Amino acid sequence: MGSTNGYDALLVVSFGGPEKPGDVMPFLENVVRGRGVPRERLLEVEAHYQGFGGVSPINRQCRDLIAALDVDVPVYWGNRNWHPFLEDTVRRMTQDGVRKAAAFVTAAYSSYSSCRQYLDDIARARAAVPGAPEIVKLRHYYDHPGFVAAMADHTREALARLPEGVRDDARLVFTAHSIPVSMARTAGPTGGAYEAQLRTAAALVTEQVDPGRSWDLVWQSRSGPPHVPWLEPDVCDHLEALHGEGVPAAVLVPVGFVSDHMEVVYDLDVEAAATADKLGMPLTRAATAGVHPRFVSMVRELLEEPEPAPCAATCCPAPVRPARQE
Ligand SMILES: CC1=C(CCC(=O)O)c2cc3nc(cc4[nH]c(cc5[nH]c(cc1n2)c(C)c5CCC(=O)O)c(CCC(=O)O)c4C)C(CCC(=O)O)=C3C
Ligand SMILES: [Fe+2]
Repeated sequence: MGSTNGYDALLVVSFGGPEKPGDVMPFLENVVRGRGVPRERLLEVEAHYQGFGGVSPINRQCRDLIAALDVDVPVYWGNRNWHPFLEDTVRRMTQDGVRKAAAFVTAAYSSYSSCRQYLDDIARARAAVPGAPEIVKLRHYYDHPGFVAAMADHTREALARLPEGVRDDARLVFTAHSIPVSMARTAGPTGGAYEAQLRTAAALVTEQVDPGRSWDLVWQSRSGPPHVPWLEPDVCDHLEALHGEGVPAAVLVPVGFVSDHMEVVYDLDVEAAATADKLGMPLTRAATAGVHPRFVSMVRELLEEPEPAPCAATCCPAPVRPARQE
């Protein structure tokens, strides 16, 4: 077995998604177990998945990324919510004699949902498998030049797809998954890291695309019960506001996601596109980082960095969920 920087394997850790109609409800039950997501919201999201034949784009994206990776160690893949489940993968790694793996998580930012929950998933999988390898989560990469270059290229392409007459005044609208305001407050070592990191990434991308161009950061894919505050404004409301201010066009840049997910292909490409259509506002969407060559080479670069310091135990704490039932 080869080795890079003391790692004898790379483990890609992702969210997971359904691959056929019958997978959708069991997948959704895994996602929301004990999390107080209302039934109506779940059925709505189920319809989004079924509208795409019960197939989420996320697994294909993981397979494509893994196929594109150029690393000197064997690559494994395990998910939080659907096959291949992390625990099954950790069992296979153990059988294969892996001693110390680096984990590349397909989420770039700090928050409970995008960082701590993956650390917990890894810890739970290791605890279930006697002799499991050490697993070191690679650092956050939202500001890595590889991620930024990929998003900048894709943003330029999306700008070029706008009609020429509105291109110069088009707004860059960066989007990320909304999270509860309480989760945003406690994200990272001192709080607020999710939003701060997203703003950093958006500024870095804009700097490469067209320094000085106006940009905004807004939110999408709100979940949870209606009385719990989540980050706002929602992308569709924001497009209406921009239109009202006379902004002639916009480019959506899903900087909060590293590949196409249902949130991107439905919430942006269907819902936000319909809003823009209704407004008569030209709108294009930048591709996600996906298998952009600079994003792919970033993974190798992360693997070759000195081993990152682990997150403090107090970083990105689990939300307190009063209505929790398990
Ligand atoms: C920050 C964040 C990311 C980005 C970081 C990362 O990538 O991990 C992310 C990614 C994703 N979220 C996904 C899917 C879902 N998220 C849900 C619900 C929730 N997301 C939350 C946050 C995030 N989610 C939160 C706070 C909830 C409320 C429930 C809870 O507190 O946990 C629900 C329940 C139904 C609903 O939407 O209400 C679904 C189905 C998929 C798969 C998509 C596909 O299949 O292509 C992906 C990649
Ligand atoms: Fe989510």
